[in-house]
Amino acid sequence: MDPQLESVFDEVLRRNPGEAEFHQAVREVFDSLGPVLRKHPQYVEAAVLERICEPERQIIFRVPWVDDADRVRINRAFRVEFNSALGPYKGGLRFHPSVYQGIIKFLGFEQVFKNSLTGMPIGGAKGGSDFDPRGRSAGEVMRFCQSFMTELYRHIGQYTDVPAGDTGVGGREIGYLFGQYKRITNLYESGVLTGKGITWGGSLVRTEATGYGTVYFAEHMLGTRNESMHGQRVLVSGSGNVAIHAIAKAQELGAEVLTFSDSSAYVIDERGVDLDLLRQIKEVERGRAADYVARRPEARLVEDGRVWDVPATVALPCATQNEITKDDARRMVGNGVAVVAEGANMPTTSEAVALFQQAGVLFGPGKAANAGGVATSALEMQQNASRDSWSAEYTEERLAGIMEGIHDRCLETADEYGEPGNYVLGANIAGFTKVADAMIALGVV
Ligand SMILES: NC(=O)C1=CN([C@@H]2O[C@H](COP(=O)(O)OP(=O)(O)OC[C@H]3O[C@@H](n4cnc5c(N)ncnc54)[C@H](O)[C@@H]3O)[C@@H](O)[C@H]2O)C=CC1
Ligand SMILES: O=C(O)CCC(=O)C(=O)O
Repeated sequence: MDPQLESVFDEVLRRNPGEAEFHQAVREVFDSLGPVLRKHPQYVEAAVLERICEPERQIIFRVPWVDDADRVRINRAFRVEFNSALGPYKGGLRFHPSVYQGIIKFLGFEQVFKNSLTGMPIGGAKGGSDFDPRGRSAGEVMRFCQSFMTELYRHIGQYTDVPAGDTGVGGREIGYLFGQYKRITNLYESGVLTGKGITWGGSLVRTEATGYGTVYFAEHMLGTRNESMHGQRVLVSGSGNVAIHAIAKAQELGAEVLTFSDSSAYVIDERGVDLDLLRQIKEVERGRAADYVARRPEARLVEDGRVWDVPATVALPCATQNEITKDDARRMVGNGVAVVAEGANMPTTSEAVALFQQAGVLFGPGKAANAGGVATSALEMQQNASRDSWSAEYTEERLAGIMEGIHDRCLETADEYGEPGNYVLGANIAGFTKVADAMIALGVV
């Protein structure tokens, strides 16, 4: 790392102890920025690096709620409003027991650059809670969401901060959150949350957008080698919102999707994942991977292995952070993986990214490859602002155009900085410079 960046990074470590994921996300961006600082000394003079690593505002609050057995429960919740140079804070909410400040800060930091890459006027934020929705009744989830919003409402707004979903927060939870916001404020402020239902201010294609966008991005990556998704053997991890829609789009483009996973196991289905069955189990029954195999005996459940062991040509990690380790990456390269596009946020460890790049694997980082979700959230905000509702065809066309733009911007920037084909460098520099220029223009604020 460049010495100037190193000293700012040391300060990040000192000020944010114990937040390993946040450190990792900052290091990955800083590793790309050396040549930018040499070309643009104004970023150093204006202390942009120091400022960009320090969230503008961090909110931590208690969420008390009552479970079905009448027991009082307490969770901790966060909203990290990281950077608003380009627009109102924007980013999802994650409900998962692993959530703590370091996870939300890593996600918020990534979101700043991702949102910048989309070309839309949105700043970066993230929030969530250590609430575990697994095994909770719909009533419990609703009471939790209502209590969560009873504090969050005072910090958000269509011109301030616009949350959305992420792991553990889908359409059902956004509904409960929006209902409580509306009740407390007496405002039908559609633009305060995205990922809403279609009949109450949501956008067509938002649910599908992250997974679809990731596959569009992979298709463009393959295009640089005169290939396409058609006929590729594809590994997908996860079986949530992003994974399901990545599988759908990959299959639509003629790929063979061989796997999916959840935190209990992975499934290999050599005949191609049966998407209708998967959706029934995950979206309707909220079941586990084993339930799929029970109804599709030709598929195999693997409880003690890695989804990345399966020979394939394209990998779409869509579950969670750091799910591809260096050992996984080595096996994937050996097994023929030539393209990796991250549907999840930071699913690949830094060592694994380096290994892929050294091996000539095309590697699309999440802040570029999965930006279709938040980009379509920004399209939802546009529709809300104009009280309009667009067709699925038009919205998907916009999404496809945005993904192509992000892909091309990454490659052009990588070329400009002398590292052709390096999507990581291209995404980091293109995302950073736009935010940095806006921060300088806005003065020391
Ligand atoms: N929902 C969205 O629009 C966006 C989501 N993302 C990222 O995509 C990833 C997945 O998010 P969603 O699909 O929305 O969440 P989700 O809650 O719908 O699904 C998460 C999936 O990951 C699986 N999972 C979690 N931990 C796992 C583990 N240790 N091993 C295997 N599987 C595991 C869960 O079983 C579930 O299938 C996250 O990293 C999220 O930050 C990124 C951009 C936008
Ligand atoms: O749609 C949004 O605002 C948030 C999406 C998100 O959380 C992400 O891109 O990781």
